Amino acid sequence: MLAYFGPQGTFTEQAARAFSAADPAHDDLVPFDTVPAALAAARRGEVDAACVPVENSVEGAVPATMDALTEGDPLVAVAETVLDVRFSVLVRPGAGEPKTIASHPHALAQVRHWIAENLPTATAVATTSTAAAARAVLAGEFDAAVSAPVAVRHYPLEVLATDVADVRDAKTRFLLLRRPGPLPRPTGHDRTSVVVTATDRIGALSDLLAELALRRINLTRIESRPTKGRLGEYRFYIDLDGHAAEPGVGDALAALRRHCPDTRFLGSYPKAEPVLRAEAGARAEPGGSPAADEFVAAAEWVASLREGLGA
Ligand SMILES: O=C(O)C(=O)Cc1ccccc1
Repeated sequence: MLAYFGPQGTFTEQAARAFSAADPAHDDLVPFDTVPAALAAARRGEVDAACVPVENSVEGAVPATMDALTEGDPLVAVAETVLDVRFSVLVRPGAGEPKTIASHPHALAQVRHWIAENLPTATAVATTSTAAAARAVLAGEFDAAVSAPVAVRHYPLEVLATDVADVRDAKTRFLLLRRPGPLPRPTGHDRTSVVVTATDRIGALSDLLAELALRRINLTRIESRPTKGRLGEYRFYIDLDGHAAEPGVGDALAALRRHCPDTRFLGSYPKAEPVLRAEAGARAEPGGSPAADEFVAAAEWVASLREGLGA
């Protein structure tokens, strides 16, 4: 069973369907009304995994996901998928000009200009998800919903507009998370996610990032969120190229953990996007990502020194 951030008809449901198509073990999809609720079901073991949105190319990180990943028992990502995001505007059949338009904050942020131009008198209202907005329109609470195109299959609403987006080619990345267990096998095109808390001192963050740079590990994303403990104290969410099973990445994770004892591992999993030629080239070049062999050979050399077998 796979939990997803629902209700039925969210973008996250589409992402969950992509995960379940790739792995027949996930054929039973269960909607939860919030990201923390979907993750809590995975933590309790009620479902095998949970699918949640993590970031959007226009609006950035999904704060509910970031917070829910660091609060509570650990969960690790085992897969990611990226969806194109285009919106439909749904209304009750025969309704007049909408005075209120509801959606998930990430959706509203991506159609702000469209609303200003096409429904200038409408007030935007935030709902928990795009599909919750469609439901609320059906219930008469709001006049229009900014929804995923599939929502109209679940809710008997009329399509006022399709393909609505202020920014073309917007994409959202989703993670499939489960309780810690064996890691997915390295594919050579993986991502590792980790959360660290940098202490309040000069160079703290730079020291952490230096551990990656020293090992020629590419940082693909860094986001900060307050720890909620003290003003000025932050958690850093770091995505990097490579898999924890690779010696260089393992070495870097150990170094981060030395700097920051509450480092939380959020998984190593195959990257969704295709390998770009430039990236493939960079990996092969000297100074690109670390050659695993170099790390293994160096570790074996030290092991031989310790045993008095080398110099
Ligand atoms: O509300 C949804 O449908 C979601 O899955 C979250 C979301 C919102 C806006 C863009 C992409 C995902």
